[in-house]
Amino acid sequence: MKLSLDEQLQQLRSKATELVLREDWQEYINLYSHLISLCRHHLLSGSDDVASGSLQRTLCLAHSNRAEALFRTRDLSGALHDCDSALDLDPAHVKSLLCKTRVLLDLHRYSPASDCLKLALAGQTTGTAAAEAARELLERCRKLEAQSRSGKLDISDWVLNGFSEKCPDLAEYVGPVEIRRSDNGGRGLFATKSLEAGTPLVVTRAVAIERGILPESGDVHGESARMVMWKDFVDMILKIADKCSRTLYLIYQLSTGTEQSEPQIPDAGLFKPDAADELFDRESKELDIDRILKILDVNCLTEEEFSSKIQGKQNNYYGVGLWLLPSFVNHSCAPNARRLHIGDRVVIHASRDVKAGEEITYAYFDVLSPLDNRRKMAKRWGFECGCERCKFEVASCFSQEMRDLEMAMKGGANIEGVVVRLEEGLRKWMVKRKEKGFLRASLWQAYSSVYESERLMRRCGRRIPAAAAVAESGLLDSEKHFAFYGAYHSNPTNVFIHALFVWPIFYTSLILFHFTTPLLNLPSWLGGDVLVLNLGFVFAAIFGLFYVFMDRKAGSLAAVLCILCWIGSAHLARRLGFSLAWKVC
Ligand SMILES: C[S@@+](CC[C@H](N)C(=O)[O-])C[C@H]1O[C@@H](n2cnc3c(N)ncnc32)[C@H](O)[C@@H]1O
Repeated sequence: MKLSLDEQLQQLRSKATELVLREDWQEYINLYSHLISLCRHHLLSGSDDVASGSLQRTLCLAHSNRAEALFRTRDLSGALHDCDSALDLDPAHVKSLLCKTRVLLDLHRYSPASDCLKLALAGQTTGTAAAEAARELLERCRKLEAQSRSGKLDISDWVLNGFSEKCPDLAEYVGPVEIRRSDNGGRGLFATKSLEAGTPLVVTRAVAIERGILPESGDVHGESARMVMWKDFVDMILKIADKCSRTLYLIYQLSTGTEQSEPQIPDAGLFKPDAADELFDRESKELDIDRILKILDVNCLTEEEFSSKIQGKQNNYYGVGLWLLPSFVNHSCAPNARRLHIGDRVVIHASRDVKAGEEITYAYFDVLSPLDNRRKMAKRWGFECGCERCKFEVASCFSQEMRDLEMAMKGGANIEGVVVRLEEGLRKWMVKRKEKGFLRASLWQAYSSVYESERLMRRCGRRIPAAAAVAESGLLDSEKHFAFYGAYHSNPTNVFIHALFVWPIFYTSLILFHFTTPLLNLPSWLGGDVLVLNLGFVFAAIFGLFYVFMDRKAGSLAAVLCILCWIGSAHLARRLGFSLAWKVC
C-alpha cells in the first residue's frame, strides 16, 4: 500500500527519534537527506499553498536537524550550509540561528556569531531558560571577539586554581607576524613590529591532537603504544582534511621537508579564521596521503613537557598535535619566543623583546645543553641547526676548551671546577655578554648543580657570579640587556678601553670644534658663538653619560634633547642680548 506524504514524513520522524537516542549521527544525517529531497520534490510539483507552507516549515526543520547532526560529526562547513538553507526558508528560525552561532563560534568567526545570536535573542521571550542561555552565549561571543582583536588573554584564575578547572576559553589570534624567507633556506615567522617580552603572537587551536599515557619507560609495549597513538592521530587528520577543503589547503602550505630552493611563501592572513573562502579554491582538493604524512613528520609538535607538568599530568603523559601557523616557526637554540599548551590550543608569546623584522623562534628541544647534544637532538628532528648560537659555538676559537669542559661536566666529578674554569675562560676570551649567556647555557647542568648546593657555592666563593646574574645573561634575558652598550658596560675591560680611547676622541673633537667654529662664521641659529657652544659641550657630555650608563634608547633621546637645547639656547642667548662672551679668535 502506497503511503501518503504525511505518513511517510511521520514514519521518517519517528525513525529519526530512534537514531537520536542511539546517537547514530551518520544514519540520522542520511535519513534527513532523504526527508529533505522528499520535501523538495513535493514542493516543486505541488500547487496547494497551505500544504506548501507546512512543507516549507518541515523542510526548514529538516535542514536545521541535519545541521545539528553535521555539527556533532564536526562537519562544520556542511552544518553551516544547512543552517543557511533553513534560514533562507525562515530567517527568524531560532533553532537554526542558535546552531549557526555555535558553528560560527567553532569556526572562530566571532563577530558574525554575535550578529546571529542577536537575531535569535530578538525572537525569544525574555526571562526563559533558553533566552538566558542565549544571553550567556552572547557574552562569550563578545569576550572571544575582543580577545581575537587584542590577543590579550587572562589565564590567571586557571593558574591560581592549580589548573584544576576547565581550560580557559581562548579565541584564535594572529598577531603582528608574517611569513617570510628565513636564513635557514625555508620559511619562517617574522615580527612585523617591535614587541615587548610577553606579547602574544599566535593563539590557535590544533587541527587535531592525540593524548595518552604511555607505559612506563623501558616497557616493551611503550613503542607500540606510541605507534598506535600516532596511527589514530594520522587517521584523525586525514578525516578532517577530507571533510574540510580549507583545512586541507592550509595543511598543504606546510613544509614536507623536500621543498625546492624557492619555497612558496603563503600569506599569514590565510591562517586567520575570517580569511575569505575564495582564497582556498586555488589548489587541488585531492587527499594526497603521502604528502600529508611527510607534512606531519616535519610539523607535528609534542605537547611541551613544561605545559604537561604544570597541568599536573603524569610523567609518561604523551600528546602530539598539529597546529597550522605555528608550523612556520623555526627552532633556535637562543629563542625569542615560547609556546604554551592550554587545552588543545597553543599560545606563542615573545619571551624577550623582539625587534621589528626579527625572526620568531622557539626551542624545539631542551637548549640548556652542550652543542653536541643539541646537534644530536636537531638531527632527530631531521635538520642541522643553523641558529646564531650554534654558529657562534662552532666557529669560536675556544671550541676545544668548551668540549673539554663538557666532557668534565658529563664525567660529573668536580662540577664546581667546571663552572670556575668556564668563568675564567669567559674573562680570558673576552666574549660579549650575549655570548657569555650562550656558553653558560651550554654548561647549564653544571651551573644548576652548583647553585643548588650550598657546599659547592661556598667552595666556589666569589669566583662565580650570583645565580640571578647568570640567569640574566642567559637565554631568558631580554633583548635590551643584550644591546651593545649594555654588554659593553657589563665588561670592565671594555669600559676601560672605552674610557682610554673612545671618549677622549669624542671630547677632543668637541674641543676642536669649540675652537674652530668662530672661524667658520656659523649662522646664528646654530649658535656660532662660544658661549652657546660651551652649552652644547655640556649637553653632549650628558648625552654621553646616558649612552654609557643607561641604554641605547635613553642615549638617543638624550642626544635629540641636547641638539634641541643647543639650538634653543642659541636663540635665547641672542634674544637676551648676549654678545660673544669669550672669543678665542
Ligand atoms: C616546523 S618546520 C619550520 C618551518 C619551515 N622552515 C618551513 O619552511 O615551513 C621545521 C623545519 O624547518 C627547518 N628548521 C627549523 N629550524 C631550523 C634551524 N634552526 N636550522 C635549520 N633548519 C631549521 C627544518 O627543516 C625543520 O624540519
